Amino acid sequence: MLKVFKNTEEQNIAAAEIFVASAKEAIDAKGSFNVALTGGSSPVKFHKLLAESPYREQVEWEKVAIYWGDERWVPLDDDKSNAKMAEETLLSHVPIPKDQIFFMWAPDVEPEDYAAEYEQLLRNNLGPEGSFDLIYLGMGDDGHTASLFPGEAVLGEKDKWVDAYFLAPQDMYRITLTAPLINKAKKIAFVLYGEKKIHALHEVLEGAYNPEKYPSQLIKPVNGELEFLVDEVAASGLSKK
Ligand SMILES: O=C(O)[C@H](O)[C@@H](O)[C@H](O)[C@H](O)COP(=O)(O)O
Repeated sequence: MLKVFKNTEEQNIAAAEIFVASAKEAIDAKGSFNVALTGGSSPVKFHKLLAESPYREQVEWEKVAIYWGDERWVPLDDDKSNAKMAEETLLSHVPIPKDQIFFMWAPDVEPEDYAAEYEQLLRNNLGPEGSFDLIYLGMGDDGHTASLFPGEAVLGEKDKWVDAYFLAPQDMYRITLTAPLINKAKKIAFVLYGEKKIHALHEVLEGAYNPEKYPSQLIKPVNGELEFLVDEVAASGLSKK
């Protein structure tokens, strides 16, 4: 479902409210909440909202488990790290037990090997159905999401839940949940705003189906809910709102 907000303040409140509502639903149902965060800059504001009143008090943080949709293969103290951004904007401000934060990077291991380790962790923690309670996603200006980039072999991955590969255009390794795993989630929330997203959002939602070029089109939950939380600027290229 597409939700268009007249400004990013309202959009980020909605993104924070999704976290609170999904956490309550999952914890009431099974005593735990498994959420995958996105990297990039778009989640910064709603992370900070979650770390403050009134949202902070509404989450049973001790029952929350944090994962990532993707990560740049850099140390946790590197400014490019999605984990570093999440630590600074949210995780260091809320009482999540440290052993319930599952970083998608580790020292002294090859990314491909760690992808297999992370997949096993997910199979242990999420169960055979592999269903996250909530996954946040951003959308690149080119229509990528997580580390599912245009033209990359990972777009065709049907079996693995986690994959890692060298992303030549960025001269770095990436590790990412695959589309089949993301699509098992109970709820998926894209969060994007601003004029740089106008073209990609139009192509992803209204263009021809071409996931090799616009990988965000691969995101179609099997049974769960898909929401696009966007501001009016990013939505300004859409014919239907
Ligand atoms: O590791 C990453 O870069 C992200 O996970 C990536 O998929 C991001 O969500 C998009 O590139 C959008 O980034 P912005 O939010 O900065 O536009």
